[in-house]
Amino acid sequence: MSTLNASLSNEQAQRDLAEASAPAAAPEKPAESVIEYGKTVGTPFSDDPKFTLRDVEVFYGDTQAIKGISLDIAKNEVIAFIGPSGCGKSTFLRCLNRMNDSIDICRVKGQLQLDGKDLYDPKNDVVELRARVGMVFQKPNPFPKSIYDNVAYGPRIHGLANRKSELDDIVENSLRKAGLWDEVKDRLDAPATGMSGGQQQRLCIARTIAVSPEVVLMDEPCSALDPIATARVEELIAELSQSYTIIIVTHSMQQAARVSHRTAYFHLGHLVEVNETNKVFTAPEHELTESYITGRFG
Ligand SMILES: Nc1ncnc2c1ncn2[C@@H]1O[C@H](COP(=O)(O)OP(=O)(O)OP(=O)(O)O)[C@@H](O)[C@H]1O
Repeated sequence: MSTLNASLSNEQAQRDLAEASAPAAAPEKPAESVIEYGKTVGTPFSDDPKFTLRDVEVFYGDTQAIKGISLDIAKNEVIAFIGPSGCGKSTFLRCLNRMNDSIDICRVKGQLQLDGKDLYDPKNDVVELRARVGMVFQKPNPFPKSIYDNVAYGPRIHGLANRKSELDDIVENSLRKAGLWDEVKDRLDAPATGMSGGQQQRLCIARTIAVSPEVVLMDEPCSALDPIATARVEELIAELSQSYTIIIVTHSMQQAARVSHRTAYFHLGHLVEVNETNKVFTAPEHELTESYITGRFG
């Protein structure tokens, strides 16, 4: 396993270096001239959607960050959101568990459904929604508590365990699923902040899955991790995809190619293309996708 990790990391380090040093020439035409508002090429829809998203627009004050996006996200798929900085990936991701609600100037319009029900129904309990649609952030953010209490926190507030033994089982299972149990089983009472960055991120994943979510949103979950910890989290995404719908924002095209079934390419707030990941990286349909993946901008 460690040899595999090391070679994955090496390969990734070399690719990231090549990506970083690729020439960044401007695209030939202004991007807006080749984007049609509300139109996405490829396969944005699904017969078995978990999320049904139609004509979604997001505004920060008067500035429109998301421009008429329609997309289905299928049950148990891993979909990657890619695109240049500031194109709206995180904004769109945060619509899916209403994290944008906490930003005063942010307004979300359009139809957003989870299992056919309106996500933005004012009657919805947002705390309950965020247990169903969990989130892992860019920077590992464990609570200043013990390893055990970090994982037990969600199940406690959602009343998922009646007895200490039930809570112990949830904590152990979540840490096992996050691939962390063997590393921490003898120090569950130690502070989480004493773990390595990669362990902290896997702890945050364990904390998210401890409340049995249906969907896990990941916003650049590996950007603060070294290549070995990144490879470990990517292996974990592959394992978790058996049970959860996973939506991952990433700046690494190699990561999108390694972990996702479909890839969605965003540009200036538009969703330009969605296709099978392999197609996006070998035969993209839209000229902007092609420019981005060949390093002409981004
Ligand atoms: N809290 C906010 N208030 C005002 N504008 C915001 C806020 N968050 C994001 N924006 C703006 O919305 C647009 C989309 O930003 P967003 O962070 O969603 O893009 P992104 O594709 O995730 O970028 P990056 O890859 O750099 O993280 C940008 O123009 C950004 O400046």
